[in-house]
Amino acid sequence: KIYEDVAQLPGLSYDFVIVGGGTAGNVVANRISENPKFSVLVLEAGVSNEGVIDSIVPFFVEDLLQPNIYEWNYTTVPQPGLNGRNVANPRAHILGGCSAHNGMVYTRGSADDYNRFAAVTGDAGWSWDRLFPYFLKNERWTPPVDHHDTRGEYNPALHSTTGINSVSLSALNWPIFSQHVIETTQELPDEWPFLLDMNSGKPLGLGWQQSTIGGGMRSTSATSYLGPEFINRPNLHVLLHAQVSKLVDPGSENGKLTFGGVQFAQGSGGAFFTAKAAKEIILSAGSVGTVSVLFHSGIGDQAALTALGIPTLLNLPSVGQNATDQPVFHLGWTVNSTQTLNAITQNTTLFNEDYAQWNRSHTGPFSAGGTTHLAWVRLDAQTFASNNFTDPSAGPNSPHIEVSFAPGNFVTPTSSNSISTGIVVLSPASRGSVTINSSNPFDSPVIDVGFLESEVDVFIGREAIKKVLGLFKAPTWQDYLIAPITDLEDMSDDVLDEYIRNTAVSAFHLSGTAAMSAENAGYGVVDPDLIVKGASRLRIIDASVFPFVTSGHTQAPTYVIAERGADLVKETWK
Ligand SMILES: Cc1cc2nc3c(=O)[nH]c(=O)nc-3n(C[C@H](O)[C@H](O)[C@H](O)COP(=O)(O)OP(=O)(O)OC[C@H]3O[C@@H](n4cnc5c(N)ncnc54)[C@H](O)[C@@H]3O)c2cc1C
Repeated sequence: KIYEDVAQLPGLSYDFVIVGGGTAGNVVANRISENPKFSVLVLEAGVSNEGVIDSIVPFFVEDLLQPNIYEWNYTTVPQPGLNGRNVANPRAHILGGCSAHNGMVYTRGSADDYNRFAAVTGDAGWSWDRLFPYFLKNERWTPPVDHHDTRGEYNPALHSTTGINSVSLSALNWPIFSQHVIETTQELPDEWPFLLDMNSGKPLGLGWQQSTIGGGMRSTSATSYLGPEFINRPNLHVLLHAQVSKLVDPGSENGKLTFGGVQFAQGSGGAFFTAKAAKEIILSAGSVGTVSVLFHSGIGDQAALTALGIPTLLNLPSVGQNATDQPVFHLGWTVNSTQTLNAITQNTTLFNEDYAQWNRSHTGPFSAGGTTHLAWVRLDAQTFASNNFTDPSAGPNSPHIEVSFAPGNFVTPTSSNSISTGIVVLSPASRGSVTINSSNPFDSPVIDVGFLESEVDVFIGREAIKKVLGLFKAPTWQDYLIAPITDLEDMSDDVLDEYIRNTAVSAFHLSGTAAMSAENAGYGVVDPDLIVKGASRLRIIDASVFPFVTSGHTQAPTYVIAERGADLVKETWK
């Protein structure tokens, strides 16, 4: 059951307390509460997702990104690599976490990504082959809302129709644009080969986007893992508006630090309560929230904690380090077509018609987000070697660059019909940190994503621009494109670099701030079984444990880490 007020909670003693009802937290809550003997409490700082129309209608995703109550409204510190700009780093403040406000893109990443997880942790359980069944446990493949023939748009052998969270191809909302994108793969098959399915473990090529959408509505960890068939379990309680400030009641078990519970308040300045956890506390508060709770509980770099007057219970200098996010920047063109997103957003009549269609049948343009296709590009090894760079990717089947295609322009305001591509540097070498500068747990942490501090990241971005400019030279685009919004044709490398540094923003894939490492590694925050190093009965299950960001979007990897993480918990307490 979901509660809004602590006074309504039947009690404050549970077997498991999960901090954060986000993407990962709700998976873990669902899976642990499959055992009716385990009582589970989820404490979520944010608001209910119930009836939040911007989180239900896929097309309204952009509205969620404005500062609002569904957001923690974080911004990074000024980024030297972005010529001193600071950029928004949204994190969800709503049940379902980022799955309830993200771009819904469903990409698993490459097999190499997970094989690298396995290699650095020394645990083959994190390899692609061993995780693959968890992707299937998570995914419920769903037909697109227009029920068009999807043969040739994905590979059914890679998908599951029996998992929990809906994934689908979109309806064919933008046929003219889509035709040009697909014809590119026929006209330039060497540079831009067609890719039947980007979730095979070898994402190289250009294909149709898959999204966490079912029946024309966003599918989130709240709508799926806490769906009606689960949330009525008597042993599963969720409390909203409950921000955990710190772990409390420290103790020791076999020489390891333990905590008896967590302290939380329903809103800053409200009374504090303690929820007790007889078996485990699981931190699933995301790459920012989890780190913040650790620091305020005295787990982190001793010198930094002492400087803030926080007594250190566990000196773990890696907490908050290794923060990794992917920079994205955009290229746009005005086009000779009215079949664009701009045509809808700038025409009230059309907007109202399309919204009415969605309300009637959950079909039409509002049943999907803005992007239609994604391309995944790998630079050859020689390119890195001849420029004295080390290849930062996970392996030979991993892309360095993602190019997303949208029949609209999200970034540069233009009243004309336009299209755009988003270019993502997928495996950045740059690292940042999430730290705190106050002993008040309700103050915002300090987020530094370290964007473009490593020259190789700028180099990859620059190579990507050249490739994308080449893509739009394919014959199919010639009568369709009118002009670039910013003309980068034949520009020097310096000009391209400045374009990247002046326009890149976050792809919102912050991860790695409480990274897993091998059992005996001298760095890292959690062991391969996701238990905090030096602690007992305290686990972290969310995107903060990624040792490296995956070469794609991060929600499917987070789901899969949560599915396996839940199994690790169940294994401990079986
Ligand atoms: C705007 C945006 C767009 C994105 N688009 C995509 C996309 O299209 N595809 C994709 O694959 N990935 C996307 N991502 C990334 C992906 O959604 C995240 O990496 C992933 O969902 C993170 O999951 P998580 O469980 O680690 O954290 P979250 O889902 O953020 O969950 C953390 C939860 O903990 C709560 N919390 C935090 N602190 C506390 C506390 N102290 N006490 C109690 N509760 C707390 C938060 O409110 C939140 O609900 C996007 C992310 C963002 C922000």
